[in-house]
Amino acid sequence: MVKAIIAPSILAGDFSKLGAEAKRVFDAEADWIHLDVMDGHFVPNITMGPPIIASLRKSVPRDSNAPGKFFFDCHMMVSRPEQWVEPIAKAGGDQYTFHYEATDDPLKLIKLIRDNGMRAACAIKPGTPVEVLYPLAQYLDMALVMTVEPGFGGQKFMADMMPKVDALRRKYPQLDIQVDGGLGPSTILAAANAGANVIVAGTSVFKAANAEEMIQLLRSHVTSFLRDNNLLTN
Ligand SMILES: O=C(CO)[C@@H](O)[C@H](O)COP(=O)(O)O
Ligand SMILES: [Fe+2]
Repeated sequence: MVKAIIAPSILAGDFSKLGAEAKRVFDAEADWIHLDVMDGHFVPNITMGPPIIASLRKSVPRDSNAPGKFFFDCHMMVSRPEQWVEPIAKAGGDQYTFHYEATDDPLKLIKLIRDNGMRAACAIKPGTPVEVLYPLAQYLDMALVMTVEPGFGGQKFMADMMPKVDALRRKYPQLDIQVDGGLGPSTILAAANAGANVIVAGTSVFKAANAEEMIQLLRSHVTSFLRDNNLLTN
């Protein structure tokens, strides 16, 4: 099932009040919240880990009447991603995105993630060719094409990553395809028209004067592309 999913990255939020920031964007109709976990080793920055995610989950508890609401999309920019699967699941993660570059056995890792009750996703850095995802795609819930070098928010969108998104969309019409880094009003059209349906937006949503309008704008471009190409399911 492919639909537009807008996932604000809380990295651009106010870390002194993460719970309130998550609620603010969910109230503004964000579909997911994107949690950037960085270990200071795979990337040159340190952000948050399982204890913070567990606290955040207490602020926005799962709703048993509405499965999938308050979805935690965990982008794991870590070395040895295998070691964090169980802690992230226990902390309340709904999806675990590992980096292809960080593991020797992506298929085993996908199984571990699924066995821990989460959706499994694989990310590729800008220098990694899209072809590495082809043998994994049938086992993945989502592929993430990075549109910046991972490590920091607020960077410039790399439009030259769009051929990767386009290639994935042509081969896998039903796969969730995420783009992450530099997405906002001036770049959403390129991403949507290449076939991305899951949009991470940190700075553009959290720093917007009106987060709800920004989320709607991002969503409208994705939905138009999916509809025009008969890819939309609901
Ligand atoms: O994973 C990352 C950066 O490594 C991203 O999720 C960024 O945090 C997105 O922030 P913006 O570029 O949208 O401000
Ligand atoms: Fe991210």
